[in-house]
Amino acid sequence: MASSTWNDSMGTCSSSSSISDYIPSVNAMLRFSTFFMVFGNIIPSAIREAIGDWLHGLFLRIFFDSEFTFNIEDTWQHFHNETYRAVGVYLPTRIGTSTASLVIGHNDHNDIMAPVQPAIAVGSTIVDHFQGHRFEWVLCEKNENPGSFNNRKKRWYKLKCRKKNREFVTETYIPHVCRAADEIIKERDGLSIFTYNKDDAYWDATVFKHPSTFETLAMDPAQKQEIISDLDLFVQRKDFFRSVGRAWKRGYLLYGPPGTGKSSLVAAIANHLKFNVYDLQLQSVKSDSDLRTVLTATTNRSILLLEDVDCSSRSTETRLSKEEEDKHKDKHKQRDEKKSSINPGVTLSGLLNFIDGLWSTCGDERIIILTTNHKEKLDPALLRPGRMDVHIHMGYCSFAGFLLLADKYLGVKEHSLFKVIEAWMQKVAVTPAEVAQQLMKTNDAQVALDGLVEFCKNKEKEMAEAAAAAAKAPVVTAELQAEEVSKKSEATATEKDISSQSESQSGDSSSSSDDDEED
Ligand SMILES: Nc1ncnc2c1ncn2[C@@H]1O[C@H](COP(=O)(O)OP(=O)(O)OP(=O)(O)O)[C@@H](O)[C@H]1O
Repeated sequence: MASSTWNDSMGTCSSSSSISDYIPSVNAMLRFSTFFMVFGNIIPSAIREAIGDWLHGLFLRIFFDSEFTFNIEDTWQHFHNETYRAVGVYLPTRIGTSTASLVIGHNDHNDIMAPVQPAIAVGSTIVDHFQGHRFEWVLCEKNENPGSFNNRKKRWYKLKCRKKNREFVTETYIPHVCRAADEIIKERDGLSIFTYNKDDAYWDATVFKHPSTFETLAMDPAQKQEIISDLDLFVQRKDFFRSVGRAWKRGYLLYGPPGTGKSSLVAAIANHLKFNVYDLQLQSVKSDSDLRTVLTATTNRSILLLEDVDCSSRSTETRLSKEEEDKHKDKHKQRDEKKSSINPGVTLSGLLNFIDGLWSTCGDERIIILTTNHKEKLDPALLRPGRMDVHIHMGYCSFAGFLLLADKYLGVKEHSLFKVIEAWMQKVAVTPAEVAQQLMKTNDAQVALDGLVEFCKNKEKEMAEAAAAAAKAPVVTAELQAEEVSKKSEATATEKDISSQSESQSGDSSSSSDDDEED
């Protein structure tokens, strides 16, 4: 006797049934197959395919215990699962008649009319045929800790195949899925910028469409060319990095006053290399171990950007005043141990360990960029050779920079006021952002350039007033003098720590774009 019970009209049943139990169903199937063969030619192919899939599943369920299920979860050993990501990229290209629902949308915040993209809906089935085999995928979801505060939803793809195809899946089909996903990602013309969402512990992506390129960037032409060559060399040297046993990564430190184009340079680098950008606010990371998880979840061919690193560093605060030193007395031990805090949760050593340790061993073609307005406030540990390979100083606007901006903003290559402006550029410190702001006020070149001259005059006045105010500085008390002396001795100790700033990609010592420090 059969111990199974029929559950529904599809004929699903528990496994311990004898074949005689299914004879009526088999007869029905044969009758249906005959009907199918006779009317096959007049049934649209989409319906035929759907019926074929259904019959195939039914047949397997009835006669063989032959199904095998692979689960591809969104995390793998506490990190984001790259196979899961590959499946998510690949499957939307395999949507067929067996798929009953789809998710669509886009995250191009610059263009509401951008074409929608398909994604897999939770619970919907996608059937893929590859080299004569049939694979059935379903995206599943469940609450990891129902009822708790942290109710992160766990997702995974369920892949069903014939049991005998298990090896084929791991050795041929999944590599095919990953290869196809890789191709799709490379061919996508758009870049993404990711920001870390600490509530969901996930990188949120949005379309990256920053107009800044090396052509629009006002900076010293030689310095610009040096950076472009460095980047181009970096991406070509996969084999070189492997042969010398170094991680295929490059670190850049951009420093200079606000408005000199540090963020614009990051965008220009991303556009030049076609690398995605991971923009990390260190404040949003809770601890060193969190930092490791967050950073290892970034993908290859990407830029990790940490902006204004000096503002995140508590070691900066501790140098500010004696009072603040006292306030942080209890943290001295930590400082001595080179654990100066980047934020309440992340320590400097946590960041450095990642840059030198884990960072070196995970991922390929990675660029890490730190930006700061105050290089002198950075912990010397961040500046040591081998940490940031290239230090790039972003300075005030040069006349060459102005010429580029005038051309881009006003379309003028020559003008009677250029000589006057050249003189002003040498006299006053104006940032490219300030020049750009003046030039974009109007389309009329004469009015815009007049405005810039006026701006420079005012700036000179401001500078003179500031100098006069500084000259009237209050009398320095003995206490303040002592504090100044102690600060200076600390600064001297710091300078000793900084030897050569740059390191060529070959490992030889060579000059970087560094070191005419002014800010
Ligand atoms: N070197 C430059 N070339 C062209 N445009 C520039 C340059 N520097 C600044 N700008 C203009 O000024 C704006 C602000 O510059 P940006 O944000 O890149 O400066 P920043 O150095 O990163 O400033 P902050 O330190 O305040 O973040 C840019 O959007 C751009 O329009």
